[in-house]
Amino acid sequence: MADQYAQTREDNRPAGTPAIRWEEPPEGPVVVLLDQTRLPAEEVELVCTDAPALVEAIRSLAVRGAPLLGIAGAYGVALAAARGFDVDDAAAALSGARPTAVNLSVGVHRAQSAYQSALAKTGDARLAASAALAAARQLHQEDARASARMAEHGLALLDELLPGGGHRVLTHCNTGSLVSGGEGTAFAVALAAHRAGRLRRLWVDETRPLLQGARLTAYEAARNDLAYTLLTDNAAGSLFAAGEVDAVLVGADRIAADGSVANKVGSYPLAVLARYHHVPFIVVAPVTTVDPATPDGAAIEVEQRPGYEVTEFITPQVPVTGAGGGLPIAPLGTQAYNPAFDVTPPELVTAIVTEEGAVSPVTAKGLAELCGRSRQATSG
Ligand SMILES: CSC[C@H]1O[C@H](OP(=O)(O)O)[C@H](O)[C@@H]1O
Repeated sequence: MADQYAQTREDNRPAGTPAIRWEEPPEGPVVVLLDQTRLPAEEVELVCTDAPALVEAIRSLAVRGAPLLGIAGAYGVALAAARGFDVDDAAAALSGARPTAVNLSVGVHRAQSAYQSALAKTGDARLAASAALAAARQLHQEDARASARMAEHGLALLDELLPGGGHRVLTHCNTGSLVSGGEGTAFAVALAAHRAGRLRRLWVDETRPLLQGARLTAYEAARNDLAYTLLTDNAAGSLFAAGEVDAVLVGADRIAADGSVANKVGSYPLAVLARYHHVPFIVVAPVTTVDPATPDGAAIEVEQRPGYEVTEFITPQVPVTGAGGGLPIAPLGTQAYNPAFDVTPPELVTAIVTEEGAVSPVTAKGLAELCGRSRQATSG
């Protein structure tokens, strides 16, 4: 498997560098990914030469975050087509790499359908490969535009809910440019508040066990000069109790038709705390994260990840002897419960913000109307 990682190279990543890009060097097309497992200590790029390499990168969270998974899945299909591999096999492998973020299968399907319809029309595999790449690029651009519009709608909602500015926002996991074709989802709202001079504090949950908050959100907050403070996940309750949180902003990996929200594990307890302390709990996600085919929260498949992510402290800078290559922090043989996500019921969600606007309260009807506008527009 390691062979498919053609090479990695050190980079100091200028602001605005995308977390994923397509390149066409003389030796053949590649998908270049910023390896998020190496951040924040190292900015290392992975050069993927085929779909198995992308599947591995998705499974290891080298590339992660619902919208970016969709973009990566689409580029993976385009890569298979461009290099003459079986497109349907690649699509199946990419879609199955992680189960919860619906964006992944949406992105794969977009590129695969483009390939199949172009092949049926022209009989030319090269033209079909170009169609798959065009679909991936279109999804990438759409997501960048969606990110900007979510930031606008999200900031307007914060200002409406919290008159007087100086928002103190708590966020969980990582939802910035590392999960997006643009500046992200929930983090993009915090960034917009910062640029408007209305972000007083960004409270950053470290987000055990893979520390997307401590490693990635802190990295993005620092790069954007936000006033941020890192906290352990179990310290969030005391912040609410101290009246230090004005709003919670989180992303989503899948939103069911009834408005149930699957997001990084630890999001549901934040929603309960927010409700108890009368703090808005706002979910920010593109329409591609809303899945009308999933009726409710119980129907969402929550990814269960390896126990060693809990029983070991894993960082590539300290390769140690644990099963996961980390530093064992629990006795050998300790069993661990490690769901990657949890599900928040719609009644605990103050609002869902997409590129089409906000829905509050969260109802199946309101969500369908909000998403319908966008789906009509993209279906033409
Ligand atoms: C807005 S997508 C970001 C979303 O994805 C994260 O999960 P993971 O790091 O496992 O890909 C987390 O749920 C974030 O909210």
